Order: sequence, then structure tokens, then C-alpha cells
Amino acid sequence: MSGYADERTARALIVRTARSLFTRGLTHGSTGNLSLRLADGSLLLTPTGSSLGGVTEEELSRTDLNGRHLDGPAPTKETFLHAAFYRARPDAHAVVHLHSTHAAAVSCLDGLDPANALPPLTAYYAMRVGTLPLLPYHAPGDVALEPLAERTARTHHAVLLANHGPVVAGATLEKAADAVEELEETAKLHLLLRGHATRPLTPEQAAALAPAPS
Ligand SMILES: O=C(O)[C@@H](O)C(=O)COP(=O)(O)O
Ligand SMILES: [Zn+2]
Repeated sequence: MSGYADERTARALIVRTARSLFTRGLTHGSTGNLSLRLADGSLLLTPTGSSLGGVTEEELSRTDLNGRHLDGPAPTKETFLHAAFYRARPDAHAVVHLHSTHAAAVSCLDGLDPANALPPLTAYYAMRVGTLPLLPYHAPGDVALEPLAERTARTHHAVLLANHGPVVAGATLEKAADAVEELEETAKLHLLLRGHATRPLTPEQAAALAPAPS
């Protein structure tokens, strides 16, 4: 697949996925943003300031691969991050950013390993997410994060923004949403298990399940 060929279907998919994530409490208020890569190489993104629970097909924004606004309302302030993932990962056709509660909580913990913010507690997490680099705190929309985000996205499809939340790319929007939900559930497990002796998968067990490049 070289991108979503039918723009109407792509718009409907963004709206359906955004509503599903919002109504199930995976992001709140006007937090979070979603995008798809269209077959012509342009990006379709949720607009800035919108609620994922209420955004409509007509309200989506379009930019080029460098985040330059093409049409529709002003795109999410994280357009530069979405675009960085698409440039770094030619096989990625969707990007999801959420403020899911447990992943956001983990992103605020002191002493996280910047190379991997969450242990591989379960096989499903190892399959869907793998390793999770922590990108250092920047204010939302701060394009100073762009070069590091693009470099990191070349080798990882999921990152955690410090004191913020996850950003996950996938070959399809369904895959990106599935992975970010798994990340959220594993963050919840991680917090539930704090103070308990825990045995994550071994590095060998996790490596055997690592996601294929997307
Ligand atoms: O945390 C933020 O402010 C943004 O990362 C966000 O989640 C929502 O911003 P917009 O997509 O620009 O509404
Ligand atoms: Zn955010």
C-alpha cells in the first residue's frame, strides 16, 4: 500500500477511529490528534483545537509531507511530529497521538530509561509496541523536537513524549490505534505492578516477538 487511495474513505476512517478512541476514554477534552497518509503523498490530519469525540469529515486538514498546510482548517499543532514519522517510515500510513491516562502518567515518572520507557510485561505488548524511546520534554507544538523525533522514528514506530503522552505510527490506522491501545494497557499494568516483584519477558523472549517494520 502506498497510502490511502480513496480520500472519502480515509476521512470517514479518521472520524470513526477518533470517536472510538475518545468515547472509550483513551484521550479527553481536545487532546490527541490522528493522521493518515493519502496515496498522493499528502497528509490528512485532525485540526488543531478539536475534540476527537466531535471532529467531522469536513473539518480535517491536509498538509504536504513537510507539514505545509494545503487545505482545510489549521492542522494539529503536532503536524511536524506526524510528518516526521511519515518521512522516517515510508511504510507508515497512519499516526496517532493520545493523552491516554496511564501512558501519560508513566511519561511523568522520574528515572525512566530514555531508550525504553516501559518493560515488555506481556507478549502482546512486545508484538505490538516493542521498545518505547522517551523523547525529552518539549512544550506541545515545539518544532525543536522535530529532528530527534524523525531520527528516532527511523528505528521505532512508537515513542513516549515526556510529561505528555504516546505517538504511534502504523501501516494502517487500525494498526496504529491497536498499538497505542496496547501501550496504554501496558502502562496501566506497569503502574499496577509498582512495588511488586515483577518478571517481564526476557530480552530474548521480547526480541523474538518484536514488531516487523511498518
Ligand atoms: O498536548 C497538546 O497540546 C497537543 O499535543 C494535543 O494533544 C492537541 O493539540 P491539537 O491537535 O493542536 O489540538
Ligand atoms: Zn498532546
